[in-house]
Amino acid sequence: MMRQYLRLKEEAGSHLLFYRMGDFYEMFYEDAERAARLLNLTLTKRGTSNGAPIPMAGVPFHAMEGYLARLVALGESVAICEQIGEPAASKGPVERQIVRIVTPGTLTDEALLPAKADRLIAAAWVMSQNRSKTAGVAWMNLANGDFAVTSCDPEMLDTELHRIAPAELIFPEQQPLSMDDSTSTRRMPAWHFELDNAQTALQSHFGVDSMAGFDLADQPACIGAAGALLHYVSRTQSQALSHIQSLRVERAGQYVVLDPVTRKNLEITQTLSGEDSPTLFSTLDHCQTPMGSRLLRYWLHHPLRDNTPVVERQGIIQSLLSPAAGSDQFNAPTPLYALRQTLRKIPDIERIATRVALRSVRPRELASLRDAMQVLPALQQHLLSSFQAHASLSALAHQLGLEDSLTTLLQQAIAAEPALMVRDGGVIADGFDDTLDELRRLATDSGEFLVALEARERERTGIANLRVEFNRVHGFFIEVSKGQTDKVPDDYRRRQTLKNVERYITPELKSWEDKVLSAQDRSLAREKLLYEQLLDTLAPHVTPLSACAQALARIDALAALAEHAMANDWVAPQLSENAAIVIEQGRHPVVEHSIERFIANDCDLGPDRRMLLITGPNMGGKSTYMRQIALIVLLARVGSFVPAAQATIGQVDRIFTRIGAADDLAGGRSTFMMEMTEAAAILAASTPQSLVLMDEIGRGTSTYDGLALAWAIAHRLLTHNQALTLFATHYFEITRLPDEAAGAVNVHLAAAESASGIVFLHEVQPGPASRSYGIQVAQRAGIPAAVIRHAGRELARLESAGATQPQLDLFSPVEPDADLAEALIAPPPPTDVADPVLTELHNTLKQVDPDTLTPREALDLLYKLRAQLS
Ligand SMILES: Nc1ncnc2c1ncn2[C@@H]1O[C@H](COP(=O)(O)OP(=O)(O)OP(=O)(O)O)[C@@H](O)[C@H]1O
Repeated sequence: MMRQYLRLKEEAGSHLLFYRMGDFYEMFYEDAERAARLLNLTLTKRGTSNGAPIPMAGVPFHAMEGYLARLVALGESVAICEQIGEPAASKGPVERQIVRIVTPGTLTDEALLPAKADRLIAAAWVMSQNRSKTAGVAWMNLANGDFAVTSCDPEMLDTELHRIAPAELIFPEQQPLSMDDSTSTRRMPAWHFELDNAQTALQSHFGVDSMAGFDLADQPACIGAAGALLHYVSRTQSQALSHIQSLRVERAGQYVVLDPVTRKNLEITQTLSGEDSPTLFSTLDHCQTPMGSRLLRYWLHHPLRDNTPVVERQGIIQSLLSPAAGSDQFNAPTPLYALRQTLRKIPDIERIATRVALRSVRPRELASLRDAMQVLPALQQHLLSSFQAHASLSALAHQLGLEDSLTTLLQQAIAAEPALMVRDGGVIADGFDDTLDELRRLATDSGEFLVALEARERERTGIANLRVEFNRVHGFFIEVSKGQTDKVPDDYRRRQTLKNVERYITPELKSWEDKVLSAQDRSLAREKLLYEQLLDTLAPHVTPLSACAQALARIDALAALAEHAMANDWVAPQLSENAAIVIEQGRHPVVEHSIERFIANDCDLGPDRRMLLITGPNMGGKSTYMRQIALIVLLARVGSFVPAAQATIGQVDRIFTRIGAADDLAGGRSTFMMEMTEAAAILAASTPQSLVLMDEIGRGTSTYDGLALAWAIAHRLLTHNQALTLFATHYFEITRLPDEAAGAVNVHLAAAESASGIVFLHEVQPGPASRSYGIQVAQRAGIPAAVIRHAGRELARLESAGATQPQLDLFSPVEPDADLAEALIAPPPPTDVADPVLTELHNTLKQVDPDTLTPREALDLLYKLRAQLS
């Protein structure tokens, strides 16, 4: 057996091998040790190898899915090896085979997949050609059959991989590549990626002689990545990947580019602290089906550059919000409400279709598909008649039409409430197959026979309370109470002895039992066969089912956006071809829900107003304002309505953000280094069509260095890159930029001081802020009063020493002057030491640290000073 195990383990390579033995999947050697550690299993031993015991750990087969889910979540892959041969028929170990490999990126089981997110697998290959390098990326969503490729500059590979966000990434040995921990990586021999091999793999899968029809002629890097990916994924599945029917080519420039930092900063699907909510996605996800949620998540990460598809989505949302003329608008439910209620009844048809293709669909999934198909015609009718007509909405409605024969087949074939697994029986409906019906009757209709047998045996033996019974463990038996056993005839064979009764079997009962049990076995086998045949019949329906699922996902995602727009007073933005962002009364789509009174603000960026220099107190709302503009732009490019009274959003090629500061300790970069790396990327790549968010650049270093850098970066963005820029800063000096370069405008977040402290108005007003309020904000944050007083005195000293305006370092001339620097470190002005009384007072005071005095000590000191004067 161990020889067989080692052969299979070699085949499994670095994947953990689940080796089926009876009711367990066992692991041996390092696999056992690794799995025991990861899954907290007991490590036992079985036999020895070279005198040393062989470590073993196992999981029960019925609990396999739970363990698999845990391993996959930890980035592990598992090769599952089943017994293929009949144990009774085989000499030596039963024949076994690896039937599939479960890896983080190739999941299709319902239990292992997250409902509202896709699990993709990708392959990346950087190819050198004619002295230049191109990166090819291919990715596949095995759960819905999507297979796509794109190519990019190797410098953009990281950004592209973050956009695609695969759960698993394969790449050639020797190619350097780093991904964050959420992606499990696997290296493959480089020859898998080589053009000839890759092309052969693709051509044989798609059954074509050349790749000409795939628009990939000029993209060898894409072919390499796609071929290697297909090869890898095919190996993991026991079935042909028949649902992977095409290869989509994504061309650069289709989407608004969001680099990894920006995706993070905008909290699209994950908060900065790594939570799932509150994010843009969690706020908007009113989808009723998992398919809709997944599509919405995808859309939010893929804002579109071309206006046409964006306008189309907007149009459908508008139509969903506009009941058809003649429909009753005053009585609830609205057509949108009714639509969403119906969508709620639809299961995950997208994944069911895939599992039909992979022949792993469960009976209950087919039952839920059958039930959904009865709802679809009414849903289609509702879409066509209850909303204002829109060509694209009608097209989606028509995509929902499935053949009646499919509905009829499922209705006739699948039991009303089928068992979980085919092996349990009770899956195929009565009346679907005569043979099965007959076997079932034989297996279950033993009632009459048993009643007759009982009567006969009572008569024959004279035992009045003799009973014929059945239980799952012992099968059929005749039960006689202990006091009557002397009347039992010779042909009774004892089956079981209990405290008060004996149980027997007779030849007649035994042959009945054999017949019934064999009927049960045969009926189960028949069901299995019928189920397999049903899967064959369903195979041609996979493509229309997938198309129907795609339409449902779109309808659901757009209905969710419509619902959110209606409930929160969002409007359809105008889309223009120019680079411009004009927003009236804009709000932050997520923060507006967490604040009772969110203050709306305008934004006007365009060819003549390329940069807003945003000043204002800490906590004034600068970051919120900048993020809300970026999110409104993103929503507009996704096709959603936006949180504003009115908005015009033009062409945007990229959104960049340089917000906040976090050390990249793992990457070995300090806060300041991170800040500058991000700024360098922005200066290198932003264009007049880019939206750039810069929050407090330069604050990670000394005041003058920071100020100088911030000034130069802002100047460069304005005059060279000409990007549409939101530049928040605490360096008030930078508010002079509009005097030097056209296109920059000052705005500030207003605050007012009241008797009880600072009041944030959160209102964006023209012009620069007049002061910083840092100490007031610190006071509100709970800094001890003594420290605040101390800071106040320091501030007054600095101001009087260095400048006529407040916050001298910020309002000082651009050229940092020596006096100012001296003032920052100068000691207090000397006192008049000629007067001995004053000298004594001076000395006493010098020793005092007011911040450490209690009120009582301070009072005592005051008396002492008075006394010294008199
Ligand atoms: N428009 C608004 N209406 C109401 N409350 C707001 C608004 N904008 C921001 N806030 C509130 O003010 C808080 C601070 O906002 P934000 O972090 O944007 O300030 P900031 O000026 O960037 O501060 P800092 O300079 O310290 O980073 C937010 O947590 C939010 O609660």
